[in-house]
Amino acid sequence: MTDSLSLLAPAKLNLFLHITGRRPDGYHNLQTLFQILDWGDTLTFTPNHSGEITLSGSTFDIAPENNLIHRSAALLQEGDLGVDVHVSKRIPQGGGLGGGSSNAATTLLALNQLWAREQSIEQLQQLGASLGADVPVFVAGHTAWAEGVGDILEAVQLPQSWYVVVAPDCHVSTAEIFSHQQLTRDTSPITIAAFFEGHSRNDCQDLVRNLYPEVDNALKILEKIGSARLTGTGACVFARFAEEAEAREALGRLPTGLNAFMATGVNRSPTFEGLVNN
Ligand SMILES: C[C@@](CO)(OP(=O)(O)O)[C@H](O)COP(=O)(O)OP(=O)(O)OC[C@H]1O[C@@H](n2ccc(N)nc2=O)[C@H](O)[C@@H]1O
Ligand SMILES: Nc1ncnc2c1ncn2[C@@H]1O[C@H](COP(=O)(O)OP(=O)(O)O)[C@@H](O)[C@H]1O
Repeated sequence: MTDSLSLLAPAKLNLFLHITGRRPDGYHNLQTLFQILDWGDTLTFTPNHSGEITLSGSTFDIAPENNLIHRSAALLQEGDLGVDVHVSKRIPQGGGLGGGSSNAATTLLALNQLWAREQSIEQLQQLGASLGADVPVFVAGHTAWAEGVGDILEAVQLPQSWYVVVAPDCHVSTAEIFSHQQLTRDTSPITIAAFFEGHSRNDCQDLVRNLYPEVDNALKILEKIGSARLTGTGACVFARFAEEAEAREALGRLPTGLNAFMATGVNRSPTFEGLVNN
């Protein structure tokens, strides 16, 4: 049991985000379209029989036991199964790109294989949902339309797209935005067809840009080169392009010093390219 497995834990964008209501437990009902990207963190898993879960590489300042990689590994662990996970981070933290959730999902998928735990995708989604609202979509591994609290998923095929993403130098707390008095919480549900006709927005965007000048600034810069929008509760903002060359040219026109990157939208998560039963 010494072979290592390296997997890409991709980022996602919320192409739109409508908040359609608030549930009695305080969580919000949403409609969103999760676009998975061919860009993200790389996690390398080396299993062992020490019974220990260790993390190395870029782990931010998160205490190991709070790291979602550690927490998801612990959910699958039994007996003397152990693993060292090496983390190579690219996804900014608290950026609305789902980095933590994607790391958790990739860990569940990797260890299910390496530790021969034989859990179904549905079982892994259930385990993952206890760690974060966006874990199930990364476990399913499809670009998806989501409803409920983001747990009712329907795979969607999107036309090939390229995205320019700007990461402002700030973290937005999802809990802060969802508990804010000024958040729009009563958007009427739309159909998938209405989204494709252009009837969508991000209900958090006005509030987040008011609270975080860095986000407002990033949106203003990106609005000059395309149709700019916030992903999730932020802080990252993105613009979509139908041609790779257009996106590349737009990226090149951004002011220097801005933390920005370009990524391809994919219908299937790149994590699965490295798994046996994909
Ligand atoms: C809204 C999204 C869209 O992708 O925002 P981002 O976090 O990606 O920006 C996500 O579903 C977020 O997922 P995640 O960041 O995992 O949220 P969680 O840790 O489960 O929840 C953080 C807090 O946000 C609030 N919350 C979250 C999801 C939801 N549907 N309703 C809520 O009210 C709750 O107060 C919760 O305590
Ligand atoms: N392996 C991890 N990678 C990124 N964030 C993590 C990880 N483990 C725990 N977290 C925590 O998860 C939270 C959400 O991070 P992330 O998923 O990147 O942002 P968002 O929810 O905005 O998309 C952060 O507060 C971060 O501290």
